[in-house]
Amino acid sequence: MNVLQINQLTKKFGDFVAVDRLSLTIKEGEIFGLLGANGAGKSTVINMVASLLRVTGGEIELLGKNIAKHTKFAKSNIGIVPQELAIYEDMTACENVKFFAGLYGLRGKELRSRAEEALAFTGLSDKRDSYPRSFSGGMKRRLNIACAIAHRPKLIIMDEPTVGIDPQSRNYILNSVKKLNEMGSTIIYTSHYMEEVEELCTRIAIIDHGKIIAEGTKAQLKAIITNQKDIGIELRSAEGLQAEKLKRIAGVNTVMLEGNVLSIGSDAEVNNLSSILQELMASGMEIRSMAANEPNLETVFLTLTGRSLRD
Ligand SMILES: Nc1ncnc2c1ncn2[C@@H]1O[C@H](COP(=O)(O)OP(=O)(O)OP(=O)(O)O)[C@@H](O)[C@H]1O
Repeated sequence: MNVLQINQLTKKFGDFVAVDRLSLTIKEGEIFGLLGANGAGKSTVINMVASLLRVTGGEIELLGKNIAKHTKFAKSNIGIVPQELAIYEDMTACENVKFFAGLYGLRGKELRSRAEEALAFTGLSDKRDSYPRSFSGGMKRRLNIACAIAHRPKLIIMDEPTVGIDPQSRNYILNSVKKLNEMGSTIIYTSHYMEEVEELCTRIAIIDHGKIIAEGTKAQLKAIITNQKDIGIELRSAEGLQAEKLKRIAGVNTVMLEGNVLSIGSDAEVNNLSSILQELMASGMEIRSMAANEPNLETVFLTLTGRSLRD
């Protein structure tokens, strides 16, 4: 069954096209990753799915029903964990969860028991009567999740839920995503952290300039670049590196530097290693180690867009 079907979705802000005739189908039980650089259009897409933003064009169907026509149905079947924290500092943790569960349509005894359940799920039961202003960033994020899941939505959307939080809360959140999925929710997870998307998601769409430029399982996405080899070179110092010269070597497609580690994407069949090494030595680079890397989603993104996921 399709949980979500998006057809030709478009969003314009004035003349600027943030989402450009984007179509996408998400099936029941998937953890679907939307991967893209800052400003690619991820939040704009999911805010339209969550009816937080008006669409300029196109249609969104949730479980076969058009969300613009079935607003109450959509509200009770979608839970969104927005990128910006949406919790009230002057309400206790429990009051926050009840408030949002109420907005999603829960009432009475059911609302109370589901709120406790959501607090327990996010590890916040002992903080139920505390005010979020005393919480760490990670705890606030978990409360944000509790607010989005108490009404047991069929589709849970998480917009970069691990940005700016401590590693412990990050692991907690990643495990929560897996558990919520095992308990029957379909998940949309947006991130520009390639590692998280690789770990969590069953299917991934790479979005760039408001368009999907590639879509599939991890294996399918990596297969797009099987004709590519990835060379990792650790330098003692990258000072004085001339990336432009490396890019001009035959077969080299991408050159990326993170700290002192250089990643070079090259056509697999071109034997250019000695040219690369000569160029590095000519510009005074001292090589600490070298390795042939497995292509990852970052390489896929870089190959398709010519840019890195993180600026
Ligand atoms: N309200 C708005 N008015 C004008 N432009 C906007 C508005 N909201 C978003 N944009 C623009 O639309 C584009 C897509 O933004 P969006 O927030 O969807 O990207 P994103 O992929 O979620 O990025 P990030 O990872 O930084 O959250 C960006 O260029 C952004 O500046």
